[in-house]
Amino acid sequence: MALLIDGKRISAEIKDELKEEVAQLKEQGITGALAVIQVGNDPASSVYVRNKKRACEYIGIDSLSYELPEETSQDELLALIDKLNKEEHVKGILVQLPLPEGIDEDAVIRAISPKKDVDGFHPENVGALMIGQKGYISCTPAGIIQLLKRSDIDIEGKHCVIVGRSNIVGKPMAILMLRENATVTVTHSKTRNLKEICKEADILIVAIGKKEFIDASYVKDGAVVIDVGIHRDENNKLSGDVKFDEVEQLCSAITPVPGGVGPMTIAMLMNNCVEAMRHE
Ligand SMILES: Nc1nc2c(c(=O)[nH]1)N[C@@H](CN(C=O)c1ccc(C(=O)N[C@@H](CCC(=O)O)C(=O)O)cc1)CN2
Repeated sequence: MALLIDGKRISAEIKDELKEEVAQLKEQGITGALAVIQVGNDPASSVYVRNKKRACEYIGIDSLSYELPEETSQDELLALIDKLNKEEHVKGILVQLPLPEGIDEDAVIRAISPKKDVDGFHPENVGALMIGQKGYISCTPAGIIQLLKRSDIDIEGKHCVIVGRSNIVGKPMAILMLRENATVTVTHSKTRNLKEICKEADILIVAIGKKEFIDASYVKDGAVVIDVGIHRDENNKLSGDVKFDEVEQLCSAITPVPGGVGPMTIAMLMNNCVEAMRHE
């Protein structure tokens, strides 16, 4: 039987640790707020934003919510970010992605002060990660490292194959796995012999954005499989990029969807917010 890597439990454990730390910081007079900006009303984004605000409340960080209409201009959004960059009590700023068409995501990310970029998307933080310096790390890949470590899964010396090369998951994931001394292969939609490469993975991390794309024929016996995908069907049922029922039969450990990687994204966001408070 494959080990079910329980992201819900591990994220709750991390949030409990952070709650204690926030209480200690408060005793030293250190407080802070996370500013959460959503433009438009994409239903999935609204769920994630609500969960981020709930997590702030749980661990004891203030949250400031900015729900802007779909037709908000890039200049208006940049002006709000500029204002929040200057507000002392605001320790973290995040703009929920994706943004409506017509707003340049890169320009928005660059406008957030790197010191308040708790998503870890700013080029300064991405660059720091590349060269092993301090900075905020993108929450989903950081969460996957925690899932592996807290499930006692060894990374060092393992062949890790990552399917997907996004700036938010695939690329930072590769750097983090290298940092843990894995041997890393990054694959993508144009990779030849994808199946053969995936079959060589000791740890297979799938973030390709295609519903149930990875079936048992892509997975080596005993591999660890991490599914980053989230797809919602017409009945609101969630599934991932991996055919869970097939793959769990032959792998040694697997993340479910829901309840695997997703909750870790929010736990690691909270971790970055607490780090921002510590840097007072
Ligand atoms: N500014 C950001 N935008 C986006 C990020 C991000 O890290 N920062 N990542 C994703 C969405 N995301 C966080 O914002 C996110 C995705 C999924 C989950 C999660 O808990 N999923 C649950 C299912 C929840 C549901 O849909 O009912 C699970 O997998 O169990 C949290 C956060 C893109 N945008």
